[in-house]
Amino acid sequence: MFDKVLVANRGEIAVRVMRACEELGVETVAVYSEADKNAGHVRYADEAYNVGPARAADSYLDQEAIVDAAEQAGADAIHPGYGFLAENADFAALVEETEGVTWVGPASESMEQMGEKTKARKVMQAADVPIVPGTTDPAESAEEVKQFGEEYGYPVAIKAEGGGGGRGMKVVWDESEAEDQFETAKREGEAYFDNDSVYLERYLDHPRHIEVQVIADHSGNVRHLGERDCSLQRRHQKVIEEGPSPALDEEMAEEIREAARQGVAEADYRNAGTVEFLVADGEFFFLEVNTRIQVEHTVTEEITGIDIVKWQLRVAAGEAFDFSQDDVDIEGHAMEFRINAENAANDFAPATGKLTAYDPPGGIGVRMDDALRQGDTIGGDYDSMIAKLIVYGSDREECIARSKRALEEYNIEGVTTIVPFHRLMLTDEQFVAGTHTTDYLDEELDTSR
Ligand SMILES: Nc1ncc2cc(-c3cccc4ccccc34)c(N3CC[C@@H](N)C3)nc2n1
Ligand SMILES: [Ca+2]
Repeated sequence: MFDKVLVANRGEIAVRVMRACEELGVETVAVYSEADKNAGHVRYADEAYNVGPARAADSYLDQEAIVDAAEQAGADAIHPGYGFLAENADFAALVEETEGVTWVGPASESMEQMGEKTKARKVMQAADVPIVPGTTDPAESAEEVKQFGEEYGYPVAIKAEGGGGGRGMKVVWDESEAEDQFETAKREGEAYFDNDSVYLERYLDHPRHIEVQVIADHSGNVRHLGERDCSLQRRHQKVIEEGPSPALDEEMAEEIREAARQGVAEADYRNAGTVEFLVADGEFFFLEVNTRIQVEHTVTEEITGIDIVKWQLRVAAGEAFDFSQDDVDIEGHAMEFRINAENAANDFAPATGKLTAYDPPGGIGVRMDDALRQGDTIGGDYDSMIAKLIVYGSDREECIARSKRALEEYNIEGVTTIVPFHRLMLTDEQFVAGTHTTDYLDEELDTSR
């Protein structure tokens, strides 16, 4: 096991990783920007290094500054968290090439491979994992889009090879839109992802978004840790995640979990990852692989009792799993509420302020992942998510009741958050029934649509 780990992140995920380190007897190093010099993750760490000014590009994204801090501190590993450099294959390669510092994540080649969506689709196809019907090579012309539309029918999704998350997708509703949308998709691909390559997929209407947590050690053992349902999204931003999925019966859940495990085994993948699927009309289709720990990994930890971050560290240090796939038990139900400093009444506009009161909930089945205390200032330099409330219940009904109680107890003053929105969601008929799809919130909220 490592002696000292540098966490190249901030906020709740930095504290989350440091907690895993503490439990493993590993010393922790924080990096911080000027704006974060009094931040919670700096307070928590054994030592801290300033890596630059507030702007993320000059601090948390400054690869050399972070590696320098690791070398100054004598850290023998770097954990990237999520966001920032977590899926940057170049940074992973820089750390791999840095003597004496281990990258806590997949090999940079795997990150490269899964970052190119058509390569990821080819790997999954080779493992007999159903992929969204479409091409596994780039489309070269609008003519191809039209032929695809003829063969598969409309709507057609044109996707950026380097895209993913909420970005890089154009929908062609009929042939007349093919030319414009193809040109736009290529132009935006070049602009946003420095890669103008695009591929085609049949656009699935009103899908659910279900993802499977996987982790692989360096001895070829691959485990799935069950699925998470992330269908409640707003403009491609997840709002509430849960597990297991209320939309899958036991049989389909087993199938999708096994498919993810097979796909990752085929890819010679190591460390933690998430295999994303779309589910529509009783079928599931591979979408993409995320080569990082995700915000919502906590849901899986609560229903399996497995500390995923600790296993990331153990795997990176060369340890093999001490549990089999059969040892992975999924018990009960968990939900994660993203606590964003946003004003839901004002189109979720980001909010800033000083926490004049901060009283998080507690009690049985309630987990708070944050790096906050009363008196902290919430600025606008970074992502609006300031905390995560994760609730566990013996079933989905108890989880919802307990979530209502926890959200009632949660008192935050001095900055506007979406806690009131979460309280409302727990009384929403579709959400409570678990029948919502990924379009639900956008259709509900953007009545202008
Ligand atoms: N062929 C096909 N059909 C329907 C799709 C619908 C979406 C989608 C669209 C809007 C919100 C979403 C939320 C979660 C998951 C997917 C979506 C989608 N996404 C959104 C971003 C990226 N992760 C892929 N791809 C799709 N692909
Ligand atoms: Ca190295």
